[in-house]
Amino acid sequence: MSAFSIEGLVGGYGAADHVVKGVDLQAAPGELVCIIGPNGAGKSTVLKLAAGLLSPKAGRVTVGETAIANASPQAVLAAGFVLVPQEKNVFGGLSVEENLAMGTHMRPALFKARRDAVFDRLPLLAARRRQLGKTLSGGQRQLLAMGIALMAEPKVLALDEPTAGLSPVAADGLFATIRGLASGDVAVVMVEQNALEALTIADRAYVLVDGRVAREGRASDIAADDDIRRLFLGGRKAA
Ligand SMILES: Nc1ncnc2c1ncn2[C@@H]1O[C@H](COP(=O)(O)OP(=O)(O)OP(=O)(O)O)[C@@H](O)[C@H]1O
Repeated sequence: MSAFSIEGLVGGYGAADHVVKGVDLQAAPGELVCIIGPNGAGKSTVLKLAAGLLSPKAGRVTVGETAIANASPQAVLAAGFVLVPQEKNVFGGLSVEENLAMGTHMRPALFKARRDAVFDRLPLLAARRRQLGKTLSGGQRQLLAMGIALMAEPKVLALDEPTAGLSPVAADGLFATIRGLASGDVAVVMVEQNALEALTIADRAYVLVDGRVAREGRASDIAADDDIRRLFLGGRKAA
């Protein structure tokens, strides 16, 4: 059974309420799925609709057996879905450790054990535990944002353009970490602008064009497809 499933998702913003025009997507436990496509295709909007930040006009979003579309933020979290937004995803005036505490602020008794588990997975955060969020580099900040999300022990971790604004070296490091997060019963669904790089670490990919899935399949197959590279990815060869 899929950890995460989107069926017939339609929605958008106010008057522009059909940005996403009927999207189906699945992610199995342990799978890393990426959503790529041209600017403005609706990739980030899919994640916002799934997370309940926007109300879908139609469709079903489930984590395991639990439907989350239009659910409250608490219900989405309880179902095991956490979205790491592209921006404003850490508290600059708080230390790394205090930021992680925000991930369990509803259940503070869980803090220490979960913090230690996050430090095991993301050791850089342990080394910088007392450093303020605003003094971290872009890549370190993204790691912290993922750490906050992991404090909730999600079954589905959704990442909205995690490498945006990072240097190629920092992006490569972050991609390697993200690859490691998709394991066991945790699925990762990642929207990425760095499409070719994302395809090298993802298991499967969805190519979104104008609010619809134009292509889906194994990431390696999509990376090797000349039409996909020419049409959406600028014709560059995958690394
Ligand atoms: N807050 C908003 N209000 C109204 N329209 C919006 C809003 N945010 C995005 N849109 C529109 O929705 C469409 C899809 O945007 P979205 O951010 O989902 O695309 P994307 O595929 O993630 O693009 P990019 O790769 O450029 O980030 C675009 O036409 C965009 O202008």
